[in-house]
Amino acid sequence: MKIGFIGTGNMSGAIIKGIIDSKFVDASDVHLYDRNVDFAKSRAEGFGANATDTATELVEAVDYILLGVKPHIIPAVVKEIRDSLAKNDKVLISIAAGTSTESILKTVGLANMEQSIIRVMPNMNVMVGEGASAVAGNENATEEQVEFVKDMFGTIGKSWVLDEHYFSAFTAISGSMPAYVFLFIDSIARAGVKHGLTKAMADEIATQAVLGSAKTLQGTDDSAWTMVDKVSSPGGTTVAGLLELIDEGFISDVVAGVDATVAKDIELGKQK
Ligand SMILES: NC(=O)C1=CN([C@@H]2O[C@H](COP(=O)(O)OP(=O)(O)OC[C@H]3O[C@@H](n4cnc5c(N)ncnc54)[C@H](OP(=O)(O)O)[C@@H]3O)[C@@H](O)[C@H]2O)C=CC1
Ligand SMILES: O=C(O)[C@@H]1CCC=N1
Repeated sequence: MKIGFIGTGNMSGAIIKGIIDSKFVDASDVHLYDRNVDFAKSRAEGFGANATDTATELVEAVDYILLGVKPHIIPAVVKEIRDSLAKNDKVLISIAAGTSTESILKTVGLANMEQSIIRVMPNMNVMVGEGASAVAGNENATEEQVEFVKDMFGTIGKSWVLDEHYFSAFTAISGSMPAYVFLFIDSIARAGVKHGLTKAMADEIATQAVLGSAKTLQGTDDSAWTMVDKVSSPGGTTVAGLLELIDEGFISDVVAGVDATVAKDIELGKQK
Protein backbone atom coordinates (compact mmCIF):
# COMPACT_ATOMS: atom_id res chain seq x y z
CA MET A 1 0.00 0.00 0.00
CA LYS A 2 1.12 3.54 -0.71
CA ILE A 3 0.57 6.16 1.97
CA GLY A 4 0.57 9.93 1.43
CA PHE A 5 0.84 12.73 3.99
CA ILE A 6 -0.57 16.21 3.38
CA GLY A 7 1.07 18.45 5.97
CA THR A 8 4.40 17.12 7.16
CA GLY A 9 4.73 18.79 10.58
CA ASN A 10 5.22 17.30 14.03
CA MET A 11 2.60 14.55 14.06
CA SER A 12 3.06 13.47 10.44
CA GLY A 13 6.83 13.44 10.93
CA ALA A 14 6.53 11.14 13.94
CA ILE A 15 4.06 8.82 12.16
CA ILE A 16 6.19 8.68 8.99
CA LYS A 17 9.30 7.82 11.02
CA GLY A 18 7.43 5.10 12.91
CA ILE A 19 5.87 3.35 9.92
CA ILE A 20 9.16 3.39 7.99
CA ASP A 21 11.39 2.35 10.93
CA SER A 22 9.03 -0.52 11.78
CA LYS A 23 8.97 -1.57 8.10
CA PHE A 24 5.16 -1.29 8.03
CA VAL A 25 5.76 0.31 4.63
CA ASP A 26 8.79 0.78 2.48
CA ALA A 27 10.01 4.40 2.36
CA SER A 28 9.56 4.31 -1.43
CA ASP A 29 5.79 3.85 -0.84
CA VAL A 30 5.53 7.01 1.26
CA HIS A 31 4.69 10.32 -0.45
CA LEU A 32 4.76 13.73 1.19
CA TYR A 33 3.23 17.09 0.41
CA ASP A 34 3.32 20.27 2.48
CA ARG A 35 2.34 23.81 1.54
CA ASN A 36 6.01 24.52 2.07
CA VAL A 37 7.14 22.23 -0.76
CA ASP A 38 10.84 22.56 0.10
CA PHE A 39 10.09 21.45 3.66
CA ALA A 40 8.28 18.33 2.39
CA LYS A 41 11.18 17.66 0.00
CA SER A 42 13.80 17.85 2.73
CA ARG A 43 11.64 15.67 4.99
CA ALA A 44 11.24 13.15 2.15
CA GLU A 45 14.97 13.15 1.52
CA GLY A 46 15.63 12.42 5.19
CA PHE A 47 13.26 9.44 5.17
CA GLY A 48 14.17 8.20 1.68
CA ALA A 49 10.53 8.87 0.72
CA ASN A 50 8.97 10.84 -2.16
CA ALA A 51 7.69 14.41 -2.29
CA THR A 52 5.10 15.90 -4.63
CA ASP A 53 4.65 19.50 -5.76
CA THR A 54 0.87 19.53 -5.26
CA ALA A 55 -1.70 17.85 -3.04
CA THR A 56 -3.58 16.46 -6.04
CA GLU A 57 -0.41 14.82 -7.38
CA LEU A 58 -0.04 13.15 -4.01
CA VAL A 59 -3.62 11.85 -4.12
CA GLU A 60 -2.99 10.32 -7.55
CA ALA A 61 0.15 8.56 -6.27
CA VAL A 62 -1.16 6.82 -3.13
CA ASP A 63 -3.89 4.55 -1.67
CA TYR A 64 -4.22 6.19 1.76
CA ILE A 65 -4.02 9.96 2.34
CA LEU A 66 -3.33 11.20 5.86
CA LEU A 67 -4.38 14.79 6.53
CA GLY A 68 -1.68 16.03 8.90
CA VAL A 69 -2.76 19.68 8.98
CA LYS A 70 -4.35 21.65 11.82
CA PRO A 71 -8.14 21.18 12.15
CA HIS A 72 -9.07 24.61 10.71
CA ILE A 73 -7.06 23.85 7.55
CA ILE A 74 -8.86 20.54 6.87
CA PRO A 75 -11.77 22.03 4.83
CA ALA A 76 -9.41 23.93 2.50
CA VAL A 77 -7.24 20.87 1.90
CA VAL A 78 -10.23 18.59 1.37
CA LYS A 79 -11.73 21.06 -1.15
CA GLU A 80 -8.38 21.18 -2.94
CA ILE A 81 -8.22 17.40 -3.40
CA ARG A 82 -11.90 16.48 -3.71
CA ASP A 83 -11.95 16.26 -7.52
CA SER A 84 -9.00 13.86 -7.52
CA LEU A 85 -10.66 11.89 -4.73
CA ALA A 86 -13.85 11.58 -6.77
CA LYS A 87 -11.93 9.97 -9.63
CA ASN A 88 -10.24 7.41 -7.44
CA ASP A 89 -10.90 4.81 -4.79
CA LYS A 90 -8.74 6.32 -2.04
CA VAL A 91 -8.98 6.31 1.73
CA LEU A 92 -8.76 9.56 3.69
CA ILE A 93 -7.26 9.48 7.18
CA SER A 94 -7.75 12.45 9.50
CA ILE A 95 -5.92 12.95 12.79
CA ALA A 96 -7.49 16.37 13.43
CA ALA A 97 -8.97 17.06 16.86
CA GLY A 98 -12.68 17.89 17.02
CA THR A 99 -13.25 16.95 13.37
CA SER A 100 -15.81 14.23 12.71
CA THR A 101 -15.81 11.95 9.67
CA GLU A 102 -19.28 13.35 8.92
CA SER A 103 -18.00 16.94 8.74
CA ILE A 104 -15.23 15.84 6.37
CA LEU A 105 -17.74 13.94 4.22
CA LYS A 106 -19.84 17.11 3.96
CA THR A 107 -16.77 19.03 2.80
CA VAL A 108 -15.93 16.34 0.27
CA GLY A 109 -19.37 16.99 -1.23
CA LEU A 110 -22.10 15.11 -3.01
CA ALA A 111 -19.89 13.65 -5.75
CA ASN A 112 -17.92 11.78 -3.09
CA MET A 113 -20.58 10.50 -0.72
CA GLU A 114 -18.99 7.05 -0.98
CA GLN A 115 -15.66 8.37 0.34
CA SER A 116 -13.96 6.16 2.94
CA ILE A 117 -12.80 8.30 5.82
CA ILE A 118 -10.93 6.99 8.83
CA ARG A 119 -10.54 9.18 11.88
CA VAL A 120 -7.60 8.64 14.20
CA MET A 121 -6.75 10.37 17.46
CA PRO A 122 -3.08 9.70 18.20
CA ASN A 123 -0.99 11.41 20.84
CA MET A 124 2.43 12.99 20.78
CA ASN A 125 4.04 9.86 22.20
CA VAL A 126 3.98 8.33 18.71
CA MET A 127 7.33 10.18 18.46
CA VAL A 128 8.93 7.57 20.68
CA GLY A 129 6.85 4.63 19.49
CA GLU A 130 4.66 4.77 22.61
CA GLY A 131 1.56 6.43 21.19
CA ALA A 132 -2.02 5.64 22.17
CA SER A 133 -4.31 5.98 19.16
CA ALA A 134 -8.04 5.45 18.61
CA VAL A 135 -9.29 4.54 15.13
CA ALA A 136 -12.84 4.86 13.72
CA GLY A 137 -14.04 4.41 10.15
CA ASN A 138 -17.09 6.09 8.64
CA GLU A 139 -19.85 3.92 7.15
CA ASN A 140 -18.02 3.77 3.79
CA ALA A 141 -14.79 2.44 5.26
CA THR A 142 -14.35 -1.31 5.03
CA GLU A 143 -13.22 -3.47 7.93
CA GLU A 144 -9.94 -4.13 6.07
CA GLN A 145 -9.27 -0.39 5.69
CA VAL A 146 -9.93 0.24 9.38
CA GLU A 147 -7.69 -2.70 10.36
CA PHE A 148 -4.95 -1.42 8.05
CA VAL A 149 -4.98 1.98 9.76
CA LYS A 150 -5.17 0.38 13.21
CA ASP A 151 -2.09 -1.72 12.32
CA MET A 152 -0.35 1.36 10.95
CA PHE A 153 -0.75 3.19 14.27
CA GLY A 154 0.03 -0.05 16.11
CA THR A 155 3.60 0.27 14.81
CA ILE A 156 4.05 3.49 16.81
CA GLY A 157 2.39 2.50 20.06
CA LYS A 158 -0.95 0.95 20.96
CA SER A 159 -4.06 1.41 18.85
CA TRP A 160 -7.70 0.55 19.35
CA VAL A 161 -10.78 0.61 17.13
CA LEU A 162 -13.21 2.87 19.00
CA ASP A 163 -16.70 4.13 18.20
CA GLU A 164 -16.40 7.74 17.03
CA HIS A 165 -18.89 8.75 19.72
CA TYR A 166 -16.10 8.35 22.31
CA PHE A 167 -13.48 10.43 20.48
CA SER A 168 -13.90 13.53 22.64
CA ALA A 169 -13.29 11.44 25.76
CA PHE A 170 -10.36 9.70 24.10
CA THR A 171 -8.87 13.05 23.06
CA ALA A 172 -9.01 14.16 26.69
CA ILE A 173 -7.51 11.06 28.27
CA SER A 174 -4.95 10.35 25.55
CA GLY A 175 -4.53 12.97 22.80
CA SER A 176 -4.10 15.92 25.16
CA MET A 177 -2.87 13.89 28.11
CA PRO A 178 0.89 14.23 27.42
CA ALA A 179 0.55 17.97 28.16
CA TYR A 180 -1.13 17.23 31.47
CA VAL A 181 1.47 14.63 32.41
CA PHE A 182 4.22 17.12 31.51
CA LEU A 183 2.52 19.63 33.83
CA PHE A 184 2.38 16.99 36.57
CA ILE A 185 6.08 16.22 36.12
CA ASP A 186 6.94 19.91 36.18
CA SER A 187 4.88 20.40 39.34
CA ILE A 188 6.69 17.52 41.07
CA ALA A 189 10.04 18.92 39.95
CA ARG A 190 9.15 22.39 41.26
CA ALA A 191 8.30 20.85 44.60
CA GLY A 192 11.71 19.18 44.52
CA VAL A 193 13.32 22.59 43.87
CA LYS A 194 11.37 23.98 46.84
CA HIS A 195 13.08 21.35 48.92
CA GLY A 196 16.57 22.15 47.63
CA LEU A 197 17.12 20.08 44.46
CA THR A 198 18.24 21.77 41.25
CA LYS A 199 15.52 22.02 38.58
CA ALA A 200 17.54 19.92 36.14
CA MET A 201 18.02 17.16 38.70
CA ALA A 202 14.40 17.36 39.86
CA ASP A 203 13.11 17.22 36.23
CA GLU A 204 15.18 14.11 35.56
CA ILE A 205 14.05 12.40 38.77
CA ALA A 206 10.36 13.23 38.28
CA THR A 207 10.42 12.07 34.65
CA GLN A 208 12.03 8.75 35.57
CA ALA A 209 9.57 8.26 38.45
CA VAL A 210 6.59 8.77 36.11
CA LEU A 211 8.09 6.56 33.37
CA GLY A 212 8.81 3.78 35.86
CA SER A 213 5.35 4.05 37.41
CA ALA A 214 3.66 3.68 34.01
CA LYS A 215 5.84 0.65 33.19
CA THR A 216 5.16 -0.91 36.59
CA LEU A 217 1.42 -0.49 36.12
CA GLN A 218 1.58 -1.95 32.61
CA GLY A 219 3.46 -4.95 33.96
CA THR A 220 0.89 -5.91 36.58
CA ASP A 221 -2.72 -7.11 36.60
CA ASP A 222 -3.38 -4.90 39.62
CA SER A 223 -5.44 -1.74 39.17
CA ALA A 224 -3.89 1.70 39.65
CA TRP A 225 -5.79 2.03 42.91
CA THR A 226 -4.35 -1.26 44.25
CA MET A 227 -0.88 -0.03 43.31
CA VAL A 228 -1.52 3.19 45.27
CA ASP A 229 -2.15 0.95 48.30
CA LYS A 230 1.03 -1.05 47.63
CA VAL A 231 3.22 2.09 47.72
CA SER A 232 1.50 3.44 50.84
CA SER A 233 3.18 1.93 53.92
CA PRO A 234 1.10 2.04 57.13
CA GLY A 235 1.86 5.27 58.96
CA GLY A 236 4.35 6.16 56.24
CA THR A 237 5.29 9.09 54.02
CA THR A 238 3.16 8.19 50.97
CA VAL A 239 -0.18 8.01 52.73
CA ALA A 240 0.51 11.37 54.38
CA GLY A 241 1.06 13.02 50.99
CA LEU A 242 -1.75 11.05 49.35
CA LEU A 243 -4.39 12.21 51.83
CA GLU A 244 -3.22 15.81 51.42
CA LEU A 245 -3.42 15.53 47.61
CA ILE A 246 -6.96 14.15 47.77
CA ASP A 247 -7.95 16.72 50.38
CA GLU A 248 -6.65 19.53 48.15
CA GLY A 249 -8.82 18.30 45.28
CA PHE A 250 -6.35 16.35 43.14
CA ILE A 251 -8.93 13.85 41.82
CA SER A 252 -11.64 16.43 41.18
CA ASP A 253 -9.12 18.79 39.56
CA VAL A 254 -8.02 16.07 37.12
CA VAL A 255 -11.64 15.23 36.31
CA ALA A 256 -12.42 18.95 35.78
CA GLY A 257 -9.48 19.21 33.37
CA VAL A 258 -10.73 16.21 31.41
CA ASP A 259 -14.27 17.67 31.40
CA ALA A 260 -12.97 20.96 29.94
CA THR A 261 -11.03 19.09 27.24
CA VAL A 262 -14.08 17.02 26.28
CA ALA A 263 -16.24 20.16 26.18
CA LYS A 264 -13.76 21.96 23.92
CA ASP A 265 -13.55 19.00 21.55
CA ILE A 266 -17.36 18.91 21.30
CA GLU A 267 -17.47 22.69 20.77
CA LEU A 268 -14.84 22.48 17.99
CA GLY A 269 -16.91 19.76 16.34
CA LYS A 270 -20.06 21.91 16.40
CA GLN A 271 -18.28 24.81 14.68
CA LYS A 272 -17.76 22.68 11.55
N1 LIG B 1 0.26 17.94 18.44
C1 LIG B 1 -0.36 16.93 19.05
O1 LIG B 1 0.00 16.50 20.16
C2 LIG B 1 -1.52 16.27 18.36
C3 LIG B 1 -2.03 16.78 17.19
N2 LIG B 1 -3.10 16.17 16.58
C4 LIG B 1 -3.60 16.70 15.32
O2 LIG B 1 -2.56 16.57 14.36
C5 LIG B 1 -2.73 17.54 13.35
C6 LIG B 1 -1.38 18.13 12.99
O3 LIG B 1 -0.83 18.74 14.14
P1 LIG B 1 0.74 19.07 14.23
O4 LIG B 1 1.54 18.00 13.55
O5 LIG B 1 0.99 19.39 15.64
O6 LIG B 1 0.79 20.41 13.30
P2 LIG B 1 2.03 21.08 12.60
O7 LIG B 1 1.74 22.53 12.53
O8 LIG B 1 3.32 20.63 13.21
O9 LIG B 1 2.01 20.48 11.10
C7 LIG B 1 1.10 20.88 10.12
C8 LIG B 1 1.84 21.01 8.79
O10 LIG B 1 0.89 21.25 7.74
C9 LIG B 1 1.36 22.34 6.95
N3 LIG B 1 0.24 22.97 6.26
C10 LIG B 1 -0.53 24.03 6.64
N4 LIG B 1 -1.47 24.29 5.70
C11 LIG B 1 -1.29 23.39 4.71
C12 LIG B 1 -1.95 23.16 3.47
N5 LIG B 1 -2.98 23.91 3.06
N6 LIG B 1 -1.50 22.14 2.70
C13 LIG B 1 -0.46 21.36 3.10
N7 LIG B 1 0.22 21.55 4.26
C14 LIG B 1 -0.20 22.54 5.05
C15 LIG B 1 2.02 23.24 7.97
O11 LIG B 1 2.80 24.22 7.37
P3 LIG B 1 3.03 25.63 8.17
O12 LIG B 1 3.89 25.29 9.34
O13 LIG B 1 3.72 26.46 7.15
O14 LIG B 1 1.69 26.13 8.56
C16 LIG B 1 2.81 22.21 8.79
O15 LIG B 1 4.01 21.84 8.14
C17 LIG B 1 -3.77 18.55 13.88
O16 LIG B 1 -4.96 18.39 13.18
C18 LIG B 1 -3.95 18.19 15.34
O17 LIG B 1 -5.28 18.37 15.80
C19 LIG B 1 -3.64 15.03 17.07
C20 LIG B 1 -3.18 14.47 18.21
C21 LIG B 1 -2.07 15.03 18.96
O1 LIG C 1 -4.57 20.47 21.45
C1 LIG C 1 -5.05 19.94 20.45
O2 LIG C 1 -6.05 20.41 19.90
C2 LIG C 1 -4.44 18.68 19.88
C3 LIG C 1 -5.36 17.50 19.96
C4 LIG C 1 -4.75 16.52 20.90
C5 LIG C 1 -3.47 17.11 21.24
N1 LIG C 1 -3.30 18.26 20.67
